[in-house]
Amino acid sequence: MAVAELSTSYTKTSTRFHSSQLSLSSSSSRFSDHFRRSFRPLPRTRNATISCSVTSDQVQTPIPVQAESPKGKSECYGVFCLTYDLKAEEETKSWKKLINIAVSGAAGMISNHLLFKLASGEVFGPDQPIALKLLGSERSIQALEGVAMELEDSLFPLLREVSIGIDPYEVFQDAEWALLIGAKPRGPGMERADLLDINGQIFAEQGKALNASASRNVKVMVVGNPCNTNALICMKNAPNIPAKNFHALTRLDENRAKCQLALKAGVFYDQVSNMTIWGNHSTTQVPDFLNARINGLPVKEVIKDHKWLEEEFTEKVQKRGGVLIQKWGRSSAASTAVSIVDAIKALITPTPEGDWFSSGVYTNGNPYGIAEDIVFSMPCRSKGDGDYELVKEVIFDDYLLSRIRKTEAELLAEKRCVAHLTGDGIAFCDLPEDTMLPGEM
Ligand SMILES: NC(=O)C1=CN([C@@H]2O[C@H](COP(=O)(O)OP(=O)(O)OC[C@H]3O[C@@H](n4cnc5c(N)ncnc54)[C@H](OP(=O)(O)O)[C@@H]3O)[C@@H](O)[C@H]2O)C=CC1
Ligand SMILES: O=C([O-])CC(=O)C(=O)O
Repeated sequence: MAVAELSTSYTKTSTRFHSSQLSLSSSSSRFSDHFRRSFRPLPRTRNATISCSVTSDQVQTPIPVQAESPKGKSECYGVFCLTYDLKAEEETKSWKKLINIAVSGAAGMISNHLLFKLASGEVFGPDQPIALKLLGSERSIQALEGVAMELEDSLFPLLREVSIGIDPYEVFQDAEWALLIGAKPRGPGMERADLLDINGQIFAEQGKALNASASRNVKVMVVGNPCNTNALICMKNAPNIPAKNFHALTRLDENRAKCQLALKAGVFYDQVSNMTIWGNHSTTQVPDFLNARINGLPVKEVIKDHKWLEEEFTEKVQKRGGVLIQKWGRSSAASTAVSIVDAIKALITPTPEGDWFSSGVYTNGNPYGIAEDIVFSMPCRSKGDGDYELVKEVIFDDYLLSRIRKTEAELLAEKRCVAHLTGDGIAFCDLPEDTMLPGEM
């Protein structure tokens, strides 16, 4: 069947990039580069793959064959339409089993940094092949093709498969990680209640899709704002996935807090540990300087200016995103991507002895007396198995408790506001006046 003929029935709803089901049978990765470059991208085809056998000293002409796409609706694109006869090569024998990583908002700014970190091996390691499953929308599908083309041109050996689509049920199929970044930004004059509703609808749908299609143990990292409540909505719509698997990203706030403490103390930031962000990823978040440490010592013993800690430090961290937007005219995409990497690594590597990390997690039997049934940032530790435990040995004082109560009240109000999306009855929106994202000022 002629490739040109097939290309006419191409649809954009789901395009699967079979880069490297291509596990190349050559004996060197340099050969794989040569091989990929030896073929011009083919026209888009429908339900067709090109297969060929390759040896290290011989490259055969690809033979188009009719092949059932693995998921029925998937489409291949360009060079990724080539399927190779894969004989395990020496180098790939030690590679782990491929993992599926789904990313929403994949044509957005944060993803533009994150995807290349994922594909390079920086996140999951140099022996971990990955498949990227990119979720976009009608409005972004062209851009998403552009993203996929850049991934092609980067020749990442560990990137074995890329697919793009606009249907979350399809894109989330078998996902073991779901990085949910896409969300509508709050526009001028838009009420926060409206934002909660619009983005809540997105996360309710994506929760249902994860429930239906993803791996039963998928780890879900919600980045799109308001991320705590979006994570709660997503989780409530995915009853078959453990609630413990849902995270709202507060690692950026943790990193920002560490940076400010290091700056004040005049130490390098790797000397700051045990940094908890409590509560909401908003301007009520609580960067906890009571339990944090600098060079192993309590922060308050190193930084004697306690007024600075309570006032300037706290506000600086809470509003860092907004100051950055004012300076640059856009939000912090690069450092957010870095913090997503940190947040994933925190779950897949054992937490250093005595330390912990922050993540927005479901309050189900928490030891701190925080209201149950919300997604609240708290101190966590991991054995490196993708799971986490809450840290017990933290102390509280009146200042910390009063701040925690404020961010807790905000999250409870947000929850009431989205009751129609969590199955908790009729929504009632009484958000505190000053409720703001870190980027809003
Ligand atoms: N938790 C955290 O620490 C941080 C969170 N964020 C949040 O991350 C999210 C993404 O940020 P960023 O990548 O910079 O944003 P971008 O605007 O670059 O990308 C956002 C993506 O969201 C998708 N989207 C979904 N629904 C809509 C909609 N109704 N209107 C417009 N776009 C929509 C779009 O993709 P598509 O069309 O494909 O759906 C778009 O590409 C934001 O919600 C932001 O507030 C940002 C920084 C830190
Ligand atoms: O408000 C935003 O979109 C940006 C944000 O979350 C942050 O910088 O922390």
